[in-house]
Amino acid sequence: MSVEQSVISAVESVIEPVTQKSLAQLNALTSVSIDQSKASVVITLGFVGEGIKQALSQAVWDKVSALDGISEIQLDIDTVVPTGQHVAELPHLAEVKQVIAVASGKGGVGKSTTTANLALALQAEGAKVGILDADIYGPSQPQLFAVSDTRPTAQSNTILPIESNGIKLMSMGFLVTEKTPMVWRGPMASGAFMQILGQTQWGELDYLIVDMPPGTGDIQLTLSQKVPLAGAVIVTTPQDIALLDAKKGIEMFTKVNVPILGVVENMSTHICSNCGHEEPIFGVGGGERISEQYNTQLLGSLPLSLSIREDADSGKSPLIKDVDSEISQKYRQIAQKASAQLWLNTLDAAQSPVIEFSDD
Ligand SMILES: Nc1ncnc2c1ncn2[C@@H]1O[C@H](COP(=O)(O)OP(=O)(O)OP(=O)(O)O)[C@@H](O)[C@H]1O
Repeated sequence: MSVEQSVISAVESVIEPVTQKSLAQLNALTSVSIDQSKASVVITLGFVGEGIKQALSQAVWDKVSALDGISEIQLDIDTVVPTGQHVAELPHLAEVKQVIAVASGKGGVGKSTTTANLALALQAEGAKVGILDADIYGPSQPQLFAVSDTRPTAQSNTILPIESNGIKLMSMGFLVTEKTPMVWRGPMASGAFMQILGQTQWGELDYLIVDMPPGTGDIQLTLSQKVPLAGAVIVTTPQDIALLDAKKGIEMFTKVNVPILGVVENMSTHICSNCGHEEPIFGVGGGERISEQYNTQLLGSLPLSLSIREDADSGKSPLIKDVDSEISQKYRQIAQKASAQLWLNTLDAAQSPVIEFSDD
């Protein structure tokens, strides 16, 4: 075997830490070249994983440096988020690569807080991100990003999203004021939503996250059919009643062929701010159980934490304060897993056999 071939098989045998698949399975090795005893290697990942690059580099280094004839390695790890399918009638989404829904069957489980923190976590992992707040019953993204008093500007026939902490933001909340909330009827709500989605100049984004209205009624079904969703993240709390509604959410997306990227279990345990005692007041293992039942994954669990609530209320996500804090790391792992799942889905789709029927 030539030195080049042995470097290729060493690199391809490395296991990528988020997907737990080899670089060969992920088809992630882009190039290898050898100049005397120096190997130059380029790996291309299809998800944002700034936080795992060091571990991946180390794993490549461990394998390649063990080979005879190699004393130096130049390693580049690139990210190219694959582009999902889009509907042609939405030209302003042309530069948006993936649209992800964040949904919950039940209200009040922390879907909007998770959306905001997931967006900021994807950004911390290296992505360009936007949020479309479609929660007609209680649009809370303006508050979560402390831009409630701001209004987006119109430019010819389009709307420029508000930008806060690097995230492009549009919300149904910008159409109403706190003093004059609007009571949306189904068709009116989905009409206004499609107008916002279609007329906002999103520009280049890796991920556009849609904060869906809670529930699984007609409005939610219409939105999940009309938006070119690449996948959905389901947020739930661990108690039975919320899990029951989360299942309805999973089933709704499955019905309209939107893949579930995974489940986020929010408020999974309570940590006492005084003594640090941890207690699973809403039960144990609920998120894990429905993930198994529906053949998806638990993306992560967040504790019921005073700081998450206070940060949400004051428009300062933990990821705005410190991208490396313990809570931020939990959201970043969720972001890595969800974006990696989108990549795996794209790889699977590319590898599926195409069955052609001939006329004769
Ligand atoms: N992990 C958590 N720990 C403590 N408080 C939380 C946590 N997640 C969310 N909250 C708080 O719970 C409340 C509801 O959260 P949020 O608005 O995100 O829920 P939601 O599911 O989007 O609600 P809605 O159904 O109204 O859209 C907020 O006050 C938020 O700050």
